[in-house]
Amino acid sequence: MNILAPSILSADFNVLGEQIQTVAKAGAQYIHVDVMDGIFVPSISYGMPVIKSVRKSTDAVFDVHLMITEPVRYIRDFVDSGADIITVHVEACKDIDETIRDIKACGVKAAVAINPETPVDKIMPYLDDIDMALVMSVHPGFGGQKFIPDVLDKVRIIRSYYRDNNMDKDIEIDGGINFDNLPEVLEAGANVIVAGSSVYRGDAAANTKKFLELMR
Ligand SMILES: O=C(CO)[C@@H](O)[C@H](O)COP(=O)(O)O
Repeated sequence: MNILAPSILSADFNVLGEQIQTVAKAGAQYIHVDVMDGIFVPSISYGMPVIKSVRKSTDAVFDVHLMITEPVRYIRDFVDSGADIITVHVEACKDIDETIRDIKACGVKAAVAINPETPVDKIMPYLDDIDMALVMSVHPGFGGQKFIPDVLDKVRIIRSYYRDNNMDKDIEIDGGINFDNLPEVLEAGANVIVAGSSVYRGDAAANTKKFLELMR
């Protein structure tokens, strides 16, 4: 199943709850929440109190993407704030196995992300254990960047691995996705589409519906 995950990083924070409701009512299944610590990535975004507050605005799945160093320190806090899926970066964890175990022990889905410059081999050992692989298609840290098409090879390799092993798992792609590059992204095998600026720039409800239409 194809899933749209609008990234709130590009939303209007002054009316964040309403912005989330707009895309959820238009059919977005996930709400993508980018947490940045200013260390793993150059920028700082928002954390637990904001997530806890906007959690009340919708029943949609909260897909929390932790761009933070050693996220294992905060798994329980993000689950208590309302995360349904927690993604950690392969580049940010000393012990990925332990981090995945901790996420699952909290009763939520576990995902692992890789940055554009990280070789796909770094995520392969964890594919069996995780619920979703996230392939970054921009350098993490900011919304509105240009899509890096080379990362589609990683999506193809991961999708082949899942197909060859009869695993119907999710592959999420994040960064620079728009109406023009969406077809090649789906064709490569990604099925969870994160889109920030392409959703929230202009009419968020109409953009959400257009994405979902193209993803059918
Ligand atoms: O994690 C990130 C950026 O670090 C992304 O989730 C972006 O927020 C997606 O926004 P667009 O590239 O679609 O504007």
